[in-house]
Amino acid sequence: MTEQHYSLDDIRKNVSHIDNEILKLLSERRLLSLEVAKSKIGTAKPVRDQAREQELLLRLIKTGKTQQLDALYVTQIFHTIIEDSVLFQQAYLQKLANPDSLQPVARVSFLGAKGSYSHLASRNYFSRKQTKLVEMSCSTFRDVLNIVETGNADYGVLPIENTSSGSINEVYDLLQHTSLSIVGEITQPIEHCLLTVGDVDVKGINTLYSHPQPHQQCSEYLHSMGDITQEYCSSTAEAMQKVAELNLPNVAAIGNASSGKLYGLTPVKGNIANQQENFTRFIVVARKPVDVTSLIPAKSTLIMSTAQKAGSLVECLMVLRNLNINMTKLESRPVIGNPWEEMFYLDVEENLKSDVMQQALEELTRLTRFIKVLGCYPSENIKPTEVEIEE
Ligand SMILES: C=C(O[C@@H]1C=C(C(=O)O)C=C[C@H]1O)C(=O)O
Repeated sequence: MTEQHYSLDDIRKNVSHIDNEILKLLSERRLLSLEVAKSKIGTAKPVRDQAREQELLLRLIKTGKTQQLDALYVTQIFHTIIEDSVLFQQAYLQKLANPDSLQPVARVSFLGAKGSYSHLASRNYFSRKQTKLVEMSCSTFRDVLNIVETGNADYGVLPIENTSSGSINEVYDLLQHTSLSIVGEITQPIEHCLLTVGDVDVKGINTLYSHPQPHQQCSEYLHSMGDITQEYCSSTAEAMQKVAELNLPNVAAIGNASSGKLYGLTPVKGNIANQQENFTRFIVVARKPVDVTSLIPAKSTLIMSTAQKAGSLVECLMVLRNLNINMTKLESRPVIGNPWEEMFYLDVEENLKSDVMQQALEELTRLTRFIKVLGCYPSENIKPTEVEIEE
């Protein structure tokens, strides 16, 4: 019997057909997850059900094995699918809980021009929110807030902490005085590269443009480059623009590879951050606070200043401990104009409306000189459900 040979074109047509079928099925699955969300409203069941995820993953790994698909591959694909399903349900339920909040068109302000990390985070945050974005670039964090405060934008997206360089103090300080509320958060992977005009030799680079944050996050690699001049810009996007304009082989920008493409730049060296896992958490602010449905995990952010006596902060933290409230972040910042006085910022994994949180606020109000809730928002950090993969 002669073996039938197909042309490359024919084979690719078949692959494309299968890819389209996969997309159709993914879209159908997404719609089913909406039905699941609706049924959960009736039964008041939380969106996330890790026992169900565990059972589903184990079954798929087993079935995949019978079709020569390895366990890690199946697990990775379904972690992504489940994450989308959970976030899609959360976005749907949040929209129901806050009918006036998300308009069909939302004006969002962020730092930097197209391609800045804040711009990427803004797009990611709104990607499941079924709203059209009007993107408004700003050149300072102060402007990002101002434009929302004055009603010229609906949302502002601001970086708050990075896994390599830590807290972004300027943003914390601005939050002390804003009238805006935190309504959301998103964690964005930050993949820094050296970007140049054309494929130049890294050894010839002696001038680097970027925002101070990436300079800090890549300090170890920059140190290994020897004698280089570091030039600061107001955003990574401005740095990329500048490098493209200069058009010189000895000059590079630090930025994201896909954003570099927007400016015609080539990535000549990737993975240059001090920590391989480099992420930035961004907050989303708006003029009106949002309600978080009890079906999804919520976070609340508070600021407070304690009495200046021994043990004041400990007393406050004991309130959280006694009510079993998990604190995910504690930051302190000086109060401008009051030397040696500190303002504390706390993130807790609790819904503002919950009984324990209301009790905590009552007790904290008694123990502090000043306390303010900056916002309560859905936690969008979906940790994948782990499964034991047998060999
Ligand atoms: C769709 C559901 O909601 C969530 C998403 C799941 C999924 O996408 O398979 C599974 C469990 C839940 O965490 C569900 O509960 O069935």
